[in-house]
Amino acid sequence: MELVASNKCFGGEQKQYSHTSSSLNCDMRFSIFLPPQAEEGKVPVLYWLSGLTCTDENFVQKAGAQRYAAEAGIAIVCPDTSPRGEDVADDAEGAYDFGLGAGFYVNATQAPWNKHYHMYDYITQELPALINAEFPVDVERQSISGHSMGGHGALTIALKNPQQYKSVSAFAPIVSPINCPWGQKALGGYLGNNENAWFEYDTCELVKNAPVKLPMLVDQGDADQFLEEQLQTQRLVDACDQAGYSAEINMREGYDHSYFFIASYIESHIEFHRKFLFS
Ligand SMILES: N[C@@H](CCC(=O)N[C@@H](CS)C(=O)NCC(=O)O)C(=O)O
Repeated sequence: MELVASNKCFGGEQKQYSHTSSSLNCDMRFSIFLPPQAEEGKVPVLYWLSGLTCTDENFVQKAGAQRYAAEAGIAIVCPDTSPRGEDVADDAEGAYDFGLGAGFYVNATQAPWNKHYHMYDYITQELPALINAEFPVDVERQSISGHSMGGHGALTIALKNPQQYKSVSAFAPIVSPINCPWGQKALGGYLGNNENAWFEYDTCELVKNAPVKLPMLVDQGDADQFLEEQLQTQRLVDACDQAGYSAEINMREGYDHSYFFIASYIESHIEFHRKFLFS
């Protein structure tokens, strides 16, 4: 692991590292915010998964989360959104919604994607093992959040691994990739035509059979340009109603899909996770 950048921030440290990932078979970068409390002992940790086109840096630079994480005493880990490097396959037309910057947090089974695109294993196993070994974080106290494609990642990963997380939240998540163009392109490409495999990565399908109903918070802007075609939040409201899953799902008037929306509500998401990470 190599330190790329380090900046003091709200009494803590915002750091960026590179390392060689065995699950992704390439070099990766991630960012970590360590609150001031990490100097005294182990702190709980929030994983943040970003959306299409992002790297580990978008959230770090635009969400304004450090002030609240420093106050709460929570570390925040931001991974990249796909494997990276010259030999990593990308969308044939270089589209923003598939390939580089668009790993969708799945384990690809189809060539050529299955050589590097194992973001699910990276986020659920390899990265937490590295973080737990190298930083003063408490393995027993992890939560997960994300935006858009990363909201899909956070929700599916938490629903599939409820023992690993205390709580889950999302901003403007893709709630049912099997039912929207972004999701159908990604799942079809990474997993092939076997739609049973797609169900494993669909939040609305996973909610139906959730063995444990982890605390869940979702915020969605009603002026989000992707709401109707891609995000379809009402599907999650309906799936939760049918499953008796009491998630908090808020429609926020006038907010769009951008980091201005995330910055406006990040404090409430950190407060939500704080309750469960410190209970
Ligand atoms: N049409 C947009 C779609 C991508 C997009 O909106 N990405 C969101 C996540 S789904 C984002 O966070 N972008 C980076 C940023 O705003 O910093 C583009 O071409 O960049």
